[in-house]
This record gives sequence, C-alpha cells and structure tokens, in this order.
Amino acid sequence: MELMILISLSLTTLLAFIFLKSLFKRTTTISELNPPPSPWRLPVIGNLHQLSLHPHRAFHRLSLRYGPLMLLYFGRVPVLVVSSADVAHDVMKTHDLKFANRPKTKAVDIIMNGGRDSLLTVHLLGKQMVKSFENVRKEEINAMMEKLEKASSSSLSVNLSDLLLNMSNNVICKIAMGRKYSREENTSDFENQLRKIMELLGAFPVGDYIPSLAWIDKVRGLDRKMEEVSKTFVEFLERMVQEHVDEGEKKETSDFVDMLLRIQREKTNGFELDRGDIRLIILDIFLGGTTTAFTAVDWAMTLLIRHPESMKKLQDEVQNYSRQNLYVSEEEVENMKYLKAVIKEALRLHPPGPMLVPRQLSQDVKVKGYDISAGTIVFINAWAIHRDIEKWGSDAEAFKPERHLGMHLDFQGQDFNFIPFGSGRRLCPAINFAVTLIEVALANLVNRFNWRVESRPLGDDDQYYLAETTGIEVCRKFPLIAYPSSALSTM
Ligand code: HEM
Repeated sequence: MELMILISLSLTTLLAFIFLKSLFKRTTTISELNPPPSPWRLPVIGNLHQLSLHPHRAFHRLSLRYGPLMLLYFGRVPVLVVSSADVAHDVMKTHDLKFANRPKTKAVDIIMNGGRDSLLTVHLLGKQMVKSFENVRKEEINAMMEKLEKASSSSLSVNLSDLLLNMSNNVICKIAMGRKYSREENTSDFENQLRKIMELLGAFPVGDYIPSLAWIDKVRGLDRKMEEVSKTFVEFLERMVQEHVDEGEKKETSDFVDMLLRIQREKTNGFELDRGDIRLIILDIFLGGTTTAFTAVDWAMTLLIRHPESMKKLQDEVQNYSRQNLYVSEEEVENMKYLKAVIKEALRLHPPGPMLVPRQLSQDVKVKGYDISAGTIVFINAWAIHRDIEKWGSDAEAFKPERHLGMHLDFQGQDFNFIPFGSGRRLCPAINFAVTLIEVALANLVNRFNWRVESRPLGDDDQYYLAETTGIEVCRKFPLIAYPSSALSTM
C-alpha cells in the first residue's frame, strides 16, 4: 500500500514537473519574442480607431512615429504595415514565398468560393496575348473619341472619368467574353453587379476581425447581400460560358472564355479546369482590371490638366511622333519617352492600389530582427514608399514626370521604391495589358484635344481635384468634368 502511494506521488511529481517545465518554456519563448513596434490599442477593437477613411494616409502618419515595420491589430487580427522600400524588399523578395498568401475574408469565401490561384491568368494576360487584341483597344478608344469630338464641336463638357471607365470596361469585356456588357448594350445589370461585388469585397466585415461582433454584419445585411450578389453573378457567368459552349467552333474570333474552354477540353499542359475555375478566372480579371487601368488614366489626365507645361510637352511629343494622324497607334506610342514618364509619375503619386493587395503570412518569420507570426495580414504601403523623400527628394509630393527620364525604373517591382503593380510572385499579372491600354488611351486623349476644367468657385481646387475615394482601390472622389477642344486644327 505504502509502495503504491510512493509510486503515485512520484508519478504526480514527475507529471507536475513536465507540465511546469513546458509552461515555463512557453512563457519564456513568448517573452523572448521581439514583435515590431505597435501603437497603443484598445481592448476589443485594437487599433481600428486609429484608421481613417484613407487607411494609406493613416498608416503613413503612424509609421512616422512607429517606424517602417509596424504591427497593428484590427480587432484581434495582427496586421503588419510596411512603409519603406527596404522592408518591402525583405517581405516581397527575401521572404516572398512566406508572404505570398492572400487573406481569406468572408467576402472572398462567399463571392469567390474561397478564391483560387491560377497560373492561367498570367498566361491569358501575357505579352503576345495582349498584342493580339490591339484592334479591340483601337475600336473602343475610337468610340470614346467620337463622343469627345461631339462634345468638342458643341463646346460642351464631358464626364471624362465615366467615359474612361466605360472604355476600359468594354475592352476587358470584349477580350474576356467576346462582347460588351455596357450601359449602351442595355446590359447595365452586369456593371451594377460588378460594382456591388467590388463594394462588398472592399467592405469591412466586422466579424472577420472581432468574431464576437459578427452579428453586426448580419444586422446590416452584409451576409445576405454577399450571398445574393454571388448567386446572381455565378448565374450570369454560367449563362455566358454556356453561350460560348453552344456557339462552339462556329465563332470567327476567340476570347478568354473560348481559350479556357479549349484548355478544359484538351487539358493543355496538364491543366484541369472545371466550370467553377473558368468563372473565377474571368471574375478575377474583372476585379483586377475594371477600375485600375481607368483610374490610372483618370489621375494622369487630372495631373496634366493641372500642370499645363507638362501637358504641352506631352502633346508636342505625341503629335510629333503621330504626324498629326487622328489615331495614335500602339507602335507610335512605343517611342514616346515623355508619355511613359508621365504615366510612371501618375502611378507613383496615385497608385490605384495604394496599399497593394493584402497578403497573409503562412509561417513565422523574422524580419529586421522582429518576430512576426503566421497568420498576420500584411499591407505594403506603396503610397508612402512612393513619397519617401529619401529616395524621391524634397519635392517627392510634386508632379514632375522629368524625374523619370534619367531613371531606369520599370513596372516589374525590381526596385522597391516604385511598386504600383506590386512585386515578386504576386506581381500583377496584367502589367502589359494595363500599360498598353493606359499609354494608347492617354496618347490619343492629348493628341486630339486640348483640355480645360472650370476653376472651383470656392478656390478649393486642390481638395476637389485631388480628393480620393475610400477603399482598397483609390480613384478620384469626384468625376473629372472637363472641356475638350480640338488640338489638331489649332496647330
Ligand atoms: C494601372 C493598372 C493596374 C495596377 C496599378 C494594378 C496593380 C496590382 C497590384 C498592386 C496587385 C497586387 C500585387 C501584389 O500583391 O504584389 C495586382 C494584382 C492583380 N491584378 Fe493588377 N493592376 C492593374 C491592372 C490590372 C488589370 C487591367 C488586370 C486584369 C485585366 C489586373 C489583374 C490583376 C489580378 C488578377 C491580380 C491578382 C494576382 C494575384 O493575386 O496573384 N490588374 N494588380
């Protein structure tokens, strides 16, 4: 009996020792961790109260105090904010693979069925493919020019933002699905659905960050709206894919859906695709492309109209190369150095995704001596990096296309001081697609027309013309209303 008591006492002591040892080890490991600097935070909401309607600006302000690698909490979710080229290099190059996931939010789950990564998107948006759709761009830019010509001959203003959005939407629709789904085609429901999806993907589902408050999303109808829009859009895409199947080989031209169906049939390069994959790839292309390319031209035009000396320089270059033709071709645009500098400068000051697209860390990692845990969401504040005076000089906030003339910066994210399309394995797959469209659209707008806007009655031109929307993609808050007048006849 005594022996039994002795054995059980020894066992209990041993177990207690093992338990305490592991507990002790755990606490020392946690206390040995060196997390990045963090601003103070509130118990339930974390740092959410420190964000403003323009998170890239709020993050920038905080980073001036807490440094280029800063840890915030959205509710209980850790969020890393990167605000210098040096740290961006470590995240997107040194540890690229660990930082390559995209966060799975509720919206991605419901609307995009969890989301998927596809190499095919890269293939569809590659250089050769982009070239083969030159005629589509020409047709749609000319359609926009016709409207501008009408406004010009009656001295009327135009909503240039709207025309640009319509043009780029039409280009993407035709290339992806073989036809337009625009207001003029009486298929505006497609545009509305797309807009709703973008709004919902950019919405802030409280439950994703503070699970105990998930009921708020239900009360404000967010969950229901996501389910509805997802169902309607899936039905639309399914109908559109079926139309392509029914038309089969009869069609003369081929679009992305035809190509994906062919890959599905022939299992090209071992790709196995189902209908769900095809729908998601097409949706991905719309979500990535609908507002970004138009926004870049919209900001470039805003900046040029506000800097007449740059506008004049650009018009001289374009008209010189295009020999006063009505349409400036993509071949002519190739040689226009100032045009390329203007576009880089517009993307530097107003990257359409100022914080890129969020990523999520898949494994624990050490960056610049700080420990960051798996699951942390990561924002790269490209907007702040693009305005860093250490790289860009004391005039970093100014629009000066000339600064790019002596530089060899490209859009591939090799130099982390300039990353409007991101970098590394998550680099935007549509750089060629976007830049080709932006260059040829901008060249044609300034080749054919002189532009002016009305001064604001209250003299608040800066606040008005440079005001930004909120959200992950940042466009002009107010549409660009401008007066075109013929530039070719005045030469
Ligand atoms: C000026 C125009 C554009 C800009 C500035 C831009 C920028 C970006 C950025 C910053 C990312 C995330 C990169 C990263 O995480 O490192 C991205 C991803 C993406 N972009 Fe673009 N983009 C533009 C145009 C387009 C267009 C026209 C399309 C489609 C036709 C497109 C499709 C995509 C897709 C599908 C992704 C997701 C890639 C992934 O998650 O791996 N983008 N883009």
